Amino acid sequence: MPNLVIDIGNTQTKLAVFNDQEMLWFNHYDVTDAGIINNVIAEYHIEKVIASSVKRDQQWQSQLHKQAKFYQFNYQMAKSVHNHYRTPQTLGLDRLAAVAGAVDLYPGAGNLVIDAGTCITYDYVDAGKNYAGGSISPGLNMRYKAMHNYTDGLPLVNKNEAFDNNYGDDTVSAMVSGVQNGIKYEVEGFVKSYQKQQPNLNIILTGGDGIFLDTLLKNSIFAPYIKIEPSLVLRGLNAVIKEHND
Ligand SMILES: Nc1ncnc2c1ncn2[C@@H]1O[C@H](COP(=O)(O)OP(=O)(O)O)[C@@H](O)[C@H]1O
Ligand SMILES: CC(C)(COP(=O)(O)O)[C@@H](O)C(=O)NCCC(=O)O
Repeated sequence: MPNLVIDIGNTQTKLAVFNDQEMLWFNHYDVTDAGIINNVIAEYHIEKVIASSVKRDQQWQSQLHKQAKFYQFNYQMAKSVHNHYRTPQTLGLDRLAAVAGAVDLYPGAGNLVIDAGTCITYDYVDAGKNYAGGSISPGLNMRYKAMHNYTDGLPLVNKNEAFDNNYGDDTVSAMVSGVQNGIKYEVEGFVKSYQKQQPNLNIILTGGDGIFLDTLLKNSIFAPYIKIEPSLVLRGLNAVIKEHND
């Protein structure tokens, strides 16, 4: 029977129905709506639901109908990952799920997961499934919002076309240059540093801005190593729930 997988990020809630490895249905929402979840559970005759959240508000759970077995993802459930994070209980569950997804899709490889969502996170898991941590930096929109919110003179920019010039020649293009080139150089720097440890590194891009990040990196020397997995967190949660039968 199919399972429902829920990934609640800081910007969007993503839902997917999986039958084994196959994704039967996907959608994303600005809010977490128990009514929508109840409908999906009924329509797809869902057996198990797994939910990962980076938010504290879990109110929506009280309105769930109990037709399916419900699992709240926590750091002890990702048994395929040897988690060496010093504070595993504070590790973002989306980061852990993405690492579980990388291990499931590319076992035996060194994987660098770059999740471009509200924040950009960098998480490396080695070929022996050891995960020791990574980095968190501001996401694409957050960079524009921060410059607007913390200055008097900078407008709110929302530019999602790739900017090919190095330098801007007016306020908006200078901001776009700073944000887009800043992210590009940041990614290239992290990749270079991880490639020293693992020359055949898989670079996996995911998150709402993952495809945009891929366009920013199209001319980079790392392009041949890049894999795009828009649903890596959901796939990781699906791998976890498949193992749970208690
Ligand atoms: N339809 C969309 N709605 C909202 N954000 C979107 C959409 N498509 C792309 N994005 C981009 O994706 C980012 C959110 O990515 P996502 O991985 O869902 O974030 P999170 O996991 O932090 O909620 C937004 O900051 C935005 O830049
Ligand atoms: C770093 C994050 C804010 C990223 O969240 P996202 O951008 O995917 O919404 C989230 O994984 C989180 O709240 N982490 C907790 C701190 C940690 O990972 O150590």
